[in-house]
Amino acid sequence: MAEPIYRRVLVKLSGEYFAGPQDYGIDQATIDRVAGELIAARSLGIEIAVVIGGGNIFRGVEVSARGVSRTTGDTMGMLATVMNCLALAEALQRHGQKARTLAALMMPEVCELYTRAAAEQTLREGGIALLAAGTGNPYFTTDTAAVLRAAEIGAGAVLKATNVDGVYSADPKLDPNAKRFEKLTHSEALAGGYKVMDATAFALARETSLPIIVFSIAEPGSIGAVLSGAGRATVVAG
Ligand SMILES: Nc1ncnc2c1ncn2[C@@H]1O[C@H](COP(=O)(O)OP(=O)(O)OP(=O)(O)O)[C@@H](O)[C@H]1O
Ligand SMILES: O=c1ccn([C@@H]2O[C@H](COP(=O)(O)O)[C@@H](O)[C@H]2O)c(=O)[nH]1
Repeated sequence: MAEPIYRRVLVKLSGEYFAGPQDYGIDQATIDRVAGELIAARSLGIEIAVVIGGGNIFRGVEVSARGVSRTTGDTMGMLATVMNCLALAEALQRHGQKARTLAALMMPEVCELYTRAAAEQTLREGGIALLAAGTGNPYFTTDTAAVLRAAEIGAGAVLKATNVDGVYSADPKLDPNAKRFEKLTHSEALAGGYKVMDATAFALARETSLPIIVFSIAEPGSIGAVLSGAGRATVVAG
C-alpha cells in the first residue's frame, strides 16, 4: 500500500451501516469488520478519531415526526451515537486495540466527558478516540460534529465512510442517472445542496479548510485505500 497522506484523520462512520443486513440496531459482524479496518489503518501509524452516526437507532427528526419534541428526539439521537461508540470501542479492545469513548454529554457511569485534551492524549498514546453524542446540542448532526471535532483536534481530513461511494448530482438511491463527482470544492458542494452531508458540515469544513472524503465503507479495505489517496471516493476540498 502507498504511503498514507495524513498523520491524523477523523473517520465519520455511518450509523445506518452499523445495522448490517437488519433494518435497525447493531450488527456485530459489521462492527467487527469495521473495527478490523480501523486497526489496519492504525497500523499504518495514522492517528484516528471516530464519530459515528445514529441512523441505525434514532434520528431526532424521525422521532419528532411521531410526536416527541425535537429537542428530546435529538437527545435520543445523541444517545444512539453513544451506544454505537460503546459497541465499536469494545470490538476494538477485543481485537487488542486501545480505544476510549469520550462523550459530549456528561454520563460518568457510562464513559468520560469529551475534552480536546482527553482526545489528544488518547491519540498520542496510540488509542482510537471515539467521540460520542455528536456536538452535545440538538439541531445538529454527527456530520457537523465530525467536522467540528476534526478541526478541534487538527485532523488532516474527515473521511466520511457511508453507504454510497461518493457525492452524486442527485441521490443515487433515487436517481439511477445521477452522476458521481471525483472532486468538488466546498462551495460547489454547498451550492449543489447535495444531501450526502448537511450544509452546516460543508460550511464549517470550508471555513476550516478541511477536506472531506466521501466513500463507501461497504468496500473492503476502503479506509486504507482512501488514506493512501487511492480508492473510489469524492474529495471535497478547496
Ligand atoms: N447527492 C447525493 N450524493 C450521494 N448521496 C446522497 C446524495 N443525496 C442523498 N444522498 C444519500 O445520503 C446518504 C448518506 O448520508 P447520511 O447522512 O444519510 O447517511 P450516513 O451519514 O451514512 O448515516 P448516519 O446518519 O446514520 O451516520 C446515502 O444513503 C445517499 O442515499
Ligand atoms: O450534534 C448532534 C448530533 C446528532 N444529533 C442527533 O442524533 C441523531 C443521529 O445523528 P445522525 O447524524 O443523524 O446520524 C440526529 O438525527 C440528531 O437527532 C444531535 O441532536 N446533535
